[in-house]
Amino acid sequence: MAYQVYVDGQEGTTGLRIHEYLAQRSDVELLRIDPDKRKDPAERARLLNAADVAFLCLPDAAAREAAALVTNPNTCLIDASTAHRTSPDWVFGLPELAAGQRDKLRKSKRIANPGCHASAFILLARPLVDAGLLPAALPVSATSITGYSGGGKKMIEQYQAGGDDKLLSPRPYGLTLSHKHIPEMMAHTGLTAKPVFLPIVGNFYKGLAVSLPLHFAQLASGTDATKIHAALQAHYAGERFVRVMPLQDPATLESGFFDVQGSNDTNDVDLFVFAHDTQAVLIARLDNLGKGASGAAVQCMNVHLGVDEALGL
Ligand SMILES: NC(=O)C1=CN([C@@H]2O[C@H](COP(=O)(O)OP(=O)(O)OC[C@H]3O[C@@H](n4cnc5c(N)ncnc54)[C@H](OP(=O)(O)O)[C@@H]3O)[C@@H](O)[C@H]2O)C=CC1
Ligand SMILES: CC(=O)N[C@@H](CCC(=O)OP(=O)(O)O)C(=O)O
Repeated sequence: MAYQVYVDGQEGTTGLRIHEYLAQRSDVELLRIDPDKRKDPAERARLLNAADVAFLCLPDAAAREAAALVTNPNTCLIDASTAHRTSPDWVFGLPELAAGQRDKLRKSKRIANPGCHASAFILLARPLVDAGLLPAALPVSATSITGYSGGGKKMIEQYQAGGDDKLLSPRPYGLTLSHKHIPEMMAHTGLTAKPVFLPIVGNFYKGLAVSLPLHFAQLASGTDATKIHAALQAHYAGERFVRVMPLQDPATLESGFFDVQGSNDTNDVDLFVFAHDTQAVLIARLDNLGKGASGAAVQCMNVHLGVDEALGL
């Protein structure tokens, strides 16, 4: 029998993309809400409780409300929002995080998927903390360049309406230095000092790259680019969706420039190490609607159900 799957927030950017991934699958039957009732709590509760797997593609408050509507112990919730990412009752939806994460995802009925910026940052930093190269107490800084679809329907409409010259150039934001992904970046890397995190949204639909600059003098004694690269390779050996690119491979640069959109339309995260003398810049690149959101959610469903992790991706 096919798995019953419901997407709460089916008309949103992340929800629509999950529907696209699942539409072709014969092992999944999609439960759809009547569009007129898509914000009706009683109808949402009926479908959430009828589902084997329900994706929450909603603003944080609505995701919390949806979680409270579930009484069926068999319903597995996979939440794309920020609501539950550091909650001890939810498992973080990043299978590649550490050994044992897939086992936790298989056993849990509550999965909180990472934010798009956070996925990229955590996948760079966690292996270095685990390997003892990046001291957990080091205050690091990171920037992220992202396409505007990361801002959901409202931001997409704003950019696609045209006519506003201010949207033509890249726009740094999060300048209160308290972006909502910082708690999960710390919780799932083990970093104890709050990072300075600067996201920048650009006039392109999708694609995201987080840069993490490092001075070797601030890292464990003897750390260099080769050791950093080797630690990433060891951590992600055998992973299908995390690719560690050759150490400062010039083929990844076009005339000296990095292509932020180069992982689009995949569920991949590509990790790069560029180094010179005593410094390095690490970059993680992904499709914010793929591994940054909807692809990651489908991957977690696959892990939870025990089917091929790459099914439909
Ligand atoms: N876009 C991205 O790259 C990523 C997004 N996320 C997160 O995923 C979640 C969804 O994001 P995204 O798809 O981009 O957002 P969108 O704004 O595109 O979609 C959200 C959808 O939820 C609907 N909605 C709002 N309130 C309710 C409610 N009470 N009941 C039912 N439906 C409701 C909205 O309805 P209406 O159409 O009427 O507005 C909308 O269709 C968010 O928490 C976001 O932060 C996570 C990772 C990346
Ligand atoms: C361009 C843009 O606004 N991007 C969003 C992140 C999108 C994302 O990862 O979603 P969550 O809200 O689920 O964390 C932001 O920086 O807030």
